[in-house]
This record gives sequence, structure tokens and C-alpha cells, in this order.
Amino acid sequence: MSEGGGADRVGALALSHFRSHRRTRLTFDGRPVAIHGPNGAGKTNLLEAVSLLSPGRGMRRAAAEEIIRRPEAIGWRIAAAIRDHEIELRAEPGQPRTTRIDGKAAPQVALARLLRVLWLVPSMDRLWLEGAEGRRRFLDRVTLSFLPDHAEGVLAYEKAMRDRNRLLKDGVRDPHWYEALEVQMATHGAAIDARRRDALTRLEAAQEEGGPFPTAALALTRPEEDGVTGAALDEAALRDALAGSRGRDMAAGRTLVGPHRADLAGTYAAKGIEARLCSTGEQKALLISLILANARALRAETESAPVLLLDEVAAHLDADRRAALYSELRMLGAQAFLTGTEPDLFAELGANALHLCVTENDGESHTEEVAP
Ligand SMILES: Nc1ncnc2c1ncn2[C@@H]1O[C@H](COP(=O)(O)OP(=O)(O)OP(=O)(O)O)[C@@H](O)[C@H]1O
Repeated sequence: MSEGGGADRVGALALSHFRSHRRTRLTFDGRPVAIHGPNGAGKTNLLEAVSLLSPGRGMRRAAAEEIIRRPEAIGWRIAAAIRDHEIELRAEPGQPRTTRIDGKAAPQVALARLLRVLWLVPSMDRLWLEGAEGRRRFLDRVTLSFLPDHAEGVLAYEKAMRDRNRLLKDGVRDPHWYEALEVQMATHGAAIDARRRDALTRLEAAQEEGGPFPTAALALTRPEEDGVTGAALDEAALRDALAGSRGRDMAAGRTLVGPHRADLAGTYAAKGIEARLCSTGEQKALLISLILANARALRAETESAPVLLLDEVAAHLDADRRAALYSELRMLGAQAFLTGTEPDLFAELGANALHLCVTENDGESHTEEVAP
């Protein structure tokens, strides 16, 4: 992978009592990792463990409790080597997940500065069809990859909003209780909006016209009734809109104005057709195009490609597009983790990838390196 240059990469991964993996230890060398094995063997579980090495609840948005391996139901642990850092995530039953970096307790958001991880998973096939929440989450992951401060900003905004929502539910009318919270929401909210726009601009610019995957035109939208005029969420305008919306918000029992109501509109650029109206295959191709553009932009800016988790992506591509995807991964030098049931899907990666086979026996996953 000499074309690749630098890349974010996981050097080693050790899982204990994590879903179907009772004890799995793997070492990687930066090449893409092609994982095959039968349905239910535990392939996606490996990708999920890698996704948890970035802030948030990972690619399945699972609670710590769900991940605990049955039947033994004792605490789970993920240990990973990232550059010269040791990351350890763990959770005991009934306890929240904890993060340690180089042996010291660390906030989860600190992971954003060690590793950028992007993913494409089958549930995202419905991204353009379902509610705005999934699209916002997608956009926030893109944004976080470019601007690691985004994680803290979103947490601070959400905390102020939870406090404000509590006042609304309790029927508090005294403006003094709202003012400080609304100032915080406006400051963080305007910054969230600005970072999302910044990320979208970078993403759009990094898409390649005429490539094997279609380009998407993207726009950040907000509900019309949010009371803020103009495309961007200006801090002062957001503060005024929050103050003006208290009565309406109290009736609704929640805050109706702010970046948590934003949506991402996508259009298949060459056809001028909204993404939600495109075929399933076209929608998937648009997402692949966006993930690759994201990786390309990061590599251009930081000389390091992010880790890519491509769950069941290869099987859905025709041979030409699959070859184009593999060639792009090679150019990026990205550590991509790919899954599929059949080893043939990854044959053309040959020695350019590490090939793993996952099997399941008595509810326990076993992973071994195999020849390409
Ligand atoms: N908490 C848990 N404890 C034990 N096993 C679990 C737990 N959560 C999930 N599993 C098991 O993990 C397996 C699913 O693993 P995974 O999703 O990684 O499969 P996969 O190899 O990607 O399969 P597919 O090809 O069907 O997508 C299932 O057999 C499921 O029963």
C-alpha cells in the first residue's frame, strides 16, 4: 500500500466477553481487513468494537448492557493500540461504559482526537427514507471527523437543552430560569450549525464528478416554523427565537427551535432527484460516494485517512464498482474493515488486505487469519 501514506489505524484489538467474542485477539498492519464467515458468526461484532473506539454509542447505538456477552454476563472489555496509545473501554453489568487512555480515566470525547472512524452499515440503507434523526447523526459523524471539538459542543448543547426541557415540563414561567440556559444553547447551537455547514462544504468539494459512484448535492435544512430567518443559525437570532418560543415549547413539552431540529437534504446531483426517491442501489451508491469523499477530504487535509467500517458493502456492488472501491481504498491507504459472507468477494484484494475468517461454535466466535 505504498500509495497510501499515513492513515488512522488500529494496531491491535483485544475483546473480552464482548457480544459473541469471549476472547479475541487480533493484530493489524494497516492494510484493509477483509472479514468473511457465515451469517451470525460475529463479523459485524468486530466492526462494532472498532466503532466504539470513537465517541458515542458505536455503529449499532447499543447500550453497554446489550454488549455484555451472554450467557456469562460478566463485564466486557475492548483494548486497542492506536499509534502509541493504549485505549481500554469496559463496562461491568449495571454500570456505564468507562474509557481509559494510557491507563488513565478519560472522557469518551477524547477518543475523537486519537482516531477518526467512519462507517457504512446495512441499517443506513434507509437513511434517506426514515426520520431526520439518522441523517443528523450521519452529518454529525462527518462533522466530528473534520472537527473533533464537535463532540464536546454537541454534549454541552444537549445538556443545556435537557435542563431547559425540564423547566418546560415543570411549567416554570419565570424568564430568569430560562435566560442563562438559552444563552448557552444559542452559543453552542450556532457553533454546531457552523461546524456542520463547514463539514458539508468540505464533503461536497471532495466528491468526484464522473467517478464510479454518483455525487450527491447536500443541504442543511431546518423546519420552517423555527422562527429563525436566514440559512445559518445566527447566535443572537437563535437566542431570540428560543425566548420567543417558550410558550409554544411549553405546550409541546420540548424545545422546538435549534440545531437538533435540522435535517440533511440529499439529491442525486446528475439526475436532480431527491435521494429518498432514488433506487435502493442508487441510495447505497450515494452513501459510498459520501464516505469516500469524507475519507479523501480528511486525507487531503491531515495526510491521514480515517478508519472505514464497510459492513456488507462489497456484496451489494457489481464487479466494476467493487473494483473501483478497492482501488480507492488502496489510493487512500485507509484501514478499511470489510465484511461479507463469501471469501470470493475479497479475492481481488489479494495480499493488499489482511483476510480473516470468523466462525461460530457453541455461541462463541473464533477469528483466524487466512490466506487470500
Ligand atoms: N450480547 C451478546 N452475547 C452473546 N452473543 C451475542 C450478543 N449479541 C449478539 N450476539 C450474537 O452475535 C451474533 C451476531 O454477530 P454479527 O452481527 O457480528 O454477525 P455477522 O457475522 O455480521 O452476521 P451476518 O452475516 O448475518 O450479518 C449472533 O449470533 C448473536 O446471537
